[in-house]
Order: sequence, then C-alpha cells, then structure tokens
Amino acid sequence: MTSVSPIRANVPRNRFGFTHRPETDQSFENAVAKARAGDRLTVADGVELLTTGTEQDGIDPRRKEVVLEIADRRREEIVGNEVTFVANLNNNVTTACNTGCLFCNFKDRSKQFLRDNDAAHDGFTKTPAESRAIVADALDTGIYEVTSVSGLHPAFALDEEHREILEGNDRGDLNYKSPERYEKNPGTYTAQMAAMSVGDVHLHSMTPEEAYHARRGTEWNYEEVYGRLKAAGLDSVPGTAAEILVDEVRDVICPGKMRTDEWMDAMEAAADVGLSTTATIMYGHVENEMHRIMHLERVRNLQDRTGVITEFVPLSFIHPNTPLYEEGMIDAGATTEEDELMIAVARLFLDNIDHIQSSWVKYGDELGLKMLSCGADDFMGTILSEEITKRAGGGYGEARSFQKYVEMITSIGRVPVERSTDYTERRRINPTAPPFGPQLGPRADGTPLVEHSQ
Ligand SMILES: C[S@@+](CC[C@H](N)C(=O)[O-])C[C@H]1O[C@@H](n2cnc3c(N)ncnc32)[C@H](O)[C@@H]1O
Ligand SMILES: Nc1c(NC[C@H](O)[C@H](O)[C@H](O)CO)[nH]c(=O)[nH]c1=O
Ligand SMILES: N[C@@H](Cc1ccc(O)cc1)C(=O)O
Ligand code: SF4
Repeated sequence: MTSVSPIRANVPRNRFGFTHRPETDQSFENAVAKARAGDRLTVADGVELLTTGTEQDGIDPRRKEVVLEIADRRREEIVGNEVTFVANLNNNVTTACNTGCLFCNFKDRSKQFLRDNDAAHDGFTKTPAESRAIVADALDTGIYEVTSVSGLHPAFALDEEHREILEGNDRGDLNYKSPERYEKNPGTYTAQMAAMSVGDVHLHSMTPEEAYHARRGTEWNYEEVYGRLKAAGLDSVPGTAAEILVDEVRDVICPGKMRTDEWMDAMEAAADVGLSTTATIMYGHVENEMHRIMHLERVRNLQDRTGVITEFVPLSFIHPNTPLYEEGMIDAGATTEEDELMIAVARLFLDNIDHIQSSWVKYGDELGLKMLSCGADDFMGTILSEEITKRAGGGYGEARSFQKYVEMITSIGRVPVERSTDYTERRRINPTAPPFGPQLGPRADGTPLVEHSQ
C-alpha cells in the first residue's frame, strides 16, 4: 500500500503534562480484527482505533475509512436503518452559576443577578410559574419531552426542607444565598420539576452536577435527592456534566466541578431509584485519545452495572467564546476526522449501549448526516430553543422541524422515526405523506411543530 499523508489533529496534546498518554502495546491491525469480530474492546484497542495507530502522529485517512466502515456495519446490525429523533423543547431555568468551568460560556456570575446590582447583564432566571407556562405552550404544539439543564443558582434548594437547612446554616462555603436577595426567585428544584411536569410530558432534567447542588450542606445521599425529584415529576436524567471522566482533565477544565467518582455515584443513584439516563462525553479540548477511551470504558462499566443508559451523546467542544480559548489554552475544537472517529469508536466500544447520537447543534446538518454513516443512529431532537452552544459560539441554529428531519434522513436513504425519550415508543414516518408533525406527545396531533425552513 502506498503511503498517504496523515491528517493533523487540533488538540494540543503535549501542553498539559498529563500522566495518561495515548500509548499502547496493541497494534492497529489487531484492534481492527477484534472490532470486526465484535469482541469486547480493551482500552488499548480503543486507543489504536481512535488514533488510527499510535505508531505515527496524526490520522491516517485510509485507516480511518476502515474504522468508520466497521462502525457503520455494526450500527446496521444493532439498530438497522432507522434514524430516530424526538419532539422536544429545551427549557433551561437559569444561567446563574459560579462553578467557573473553563469550557462554558452559558453561565453568568450570580452576583450580577442580585437586587442591589444595577449593571445590565444577559443572563436569565425563570420562576416555576414561568417555566410551567413555557412548557404548557410547547406541550400544546405537540412535544413529547422537555429537557432542562441550568446553572447552579445560589438560591436553589432541593425543596422546602432543604431551604430551611440552608437558611439555618452559617457556614460560608455552601454557595447559598436567600432568594430574597435576587431579582428573580428560581424557587426549589422540586417546585421547578412539579411546574414543568405539565400533563404527561416527559421531564428530562437534573444532571449529576445539579443533583450535587441539590444536596449541599446535608447528609442526604444521591438516592434521597433523585427519589424526591422523581416524586416531584422527574422522569429521566441527562448524563451531562460528564465532560471527560478522568480527574487530571477535570483538574484543568472544571476544577470546581464534581470528580469522576461522584458523577458515577450520582448516576448509579438515579438508576437505583428507577430513572433512566443518557451519557455524554465533551471532547476536543485539552484531552488526548487515552482520556477519551478511558471515559468510554467508565461509561461502559457504568452501563454494565445499571443498564439504564438509553443513548450516548458525543458533544464536540464549541470553543470560540469560552475561557479555554480566550485564555489561549487551546487553539480550536476537534477536526472533522476526530469527530467521525469519536462517533465510530463510541459505537464499537460501547457494546452495551444501543443508541449513539449525532448532535446537529454541534455538527450542523451536513456533518451531522455524515455521522449517521459512521456509527450514529439518532439525530437528536427539535429542541426549539438552544442557549448553551449558541453562547459558546456555535452557529447551527436552535430548532429543526419534522419536515427538515424527513428531508435530511431520506436524502441518505434511511428511515425517519419519531421516538420517545427512552426509545420504547417509535413511529416510522411515511415520507410521501406530508405534512409532518409529532404524534407521540401527550397532546400531539400531527400538526407541524415549527416552520419548514428550520
Ligand atoms: C452548561 S451545563 C448545564 C448543566 C449543569 N450546570 C452542569 O454542568 O451539569 C451542561 C453541559 O453542557 C456542555 N457544554 C457546556 N459548554 C459547552 C461547550 N462550549 N461546548 C460543548 N458542550 C458544552 C457540558 O458538557 C455541560 O456538562
Ligand atoms: N437535548 C440535546 C441537546 N440540547 C442542547 C443543549 O442545551 C446544548 O446545546 C448542548 O448540547 C450542551 O453541550 N444537545 C445535544 O447535543 N443533544 C441533545 O439530545
Ligand atoms: N440528550 C442528551 C444530550 C444533552 C446534552 C446537553 C444538554 O445540555 C442536554 C442534553 C442528554 O440527555 O444528556
Ligand atoms: S458547565 Fe454547568 S456547572 Fe459548569 S459553569 Fe457551565 S453551567 Fe456552571
């Protein structure tokens, strides 16, 4: 075989002095043989596939095609030709947060939200009543699910009992301030859950990091917290806040956030009280390929223990407005080749998670569609409102209509399918029978959700 020039990757892998390096005793060829045979992959196998061989720098384009093709075939064996998506709304409650993650531009320093601060700011907080009105309107238009993730507002408490504990505490280290001190009161987490549980809408909310905030200053374990949230209306948990589940990476990008073990603990507790979850990886910043595969191994182990992870969502880091980029710690996010390999190796490595999501918020339509032939089978949801990626500098919009989904999915010869959050309800859409609108939501009647241009 004549040699082809390797493609450079963007990530500054040598700058941070990490202990874990993408080095293995495995060969690319052996790893490929195991992937083809469907054997459970080791960390070394995963690193070989993700790097297209560790013996050389950069990505070998021919080897990359081999990995993508094996992953695409595996996708077909496991889930066939259907491409799913969900009719959902994002309703984030507040941007107030002091955790200071260096990859995030969603948050605004919570000081700005205090009543005695006169300076203008772009952040927002919604009361439970405001959240309810927004979800109720969307439910009438046909959504199945509401996803809600928020900053860790200092006035948030889990419930009234938690508020009493926090009010009665004079410890200065609990990141708590009374709601009276703020312009707007987010209420309690359980009040927000109850407010957003309109009709039979599926409520997907409370990341492990939010659950951590909801138990601060108490002895309550995560089972207690998720149990109370479930009783208030929570249906399933977004497995974000995962970022990279290796502490030496967390030390750099989110030193204020929970460590890997605590994230695992919270996710297991959610499963123990009967909630299903998703799992994510946010990649393409300071981490190297060894970190990415260690992350996949930890997610695979978690799924072996819980079995409740319905989908895996690779979130490609959006860099332009983030401290990591502005402070010169990174030069860019992942390249297209790294994105393709991340999806493909997630499909091959995670032999116990059926669905791999291609996120149009992160990849856009063109690359998003390409990912559906690299191992992904789910194409996210309509979401209708998006703030996290937009504020980080992403430019792929805030919504997709059913019409757009049907056009995109049929253009690559696959079958468009509306799904429920946990994939147990699925409805194949006949592409020759417009108009296209949601039918699975509690109040859905097939009327299109948003304008066709999106
Ligand atoms: C913004 S937080 C909101 C929920 C909660 N504060 C938390 O940290 O879990 C949700 C997730 O968005 C993702 N995110 C934030 N900034 C991002 C960026 N610039 N690019 C890609 N994903 C990002 C991270 O994975 C993060 O865990
Ligand atoms: N529901 C999904 C979202 N929601 C959008 C998020 O609010 C945000 O844009 C971001 O993705 C955080 O990194 N995004 C997905 O990528 N996938 C979803 O299923
Ligand atoms: N649907 C995924 C993806 C997601 C990503 C980022 C979010 O902020 C919210 C959701 C989840 O539930 O985890
Ligand atoms: S990722 Fe979440 S915890 Fe971290 S700063 Fe952003 S909103 Fe806050």
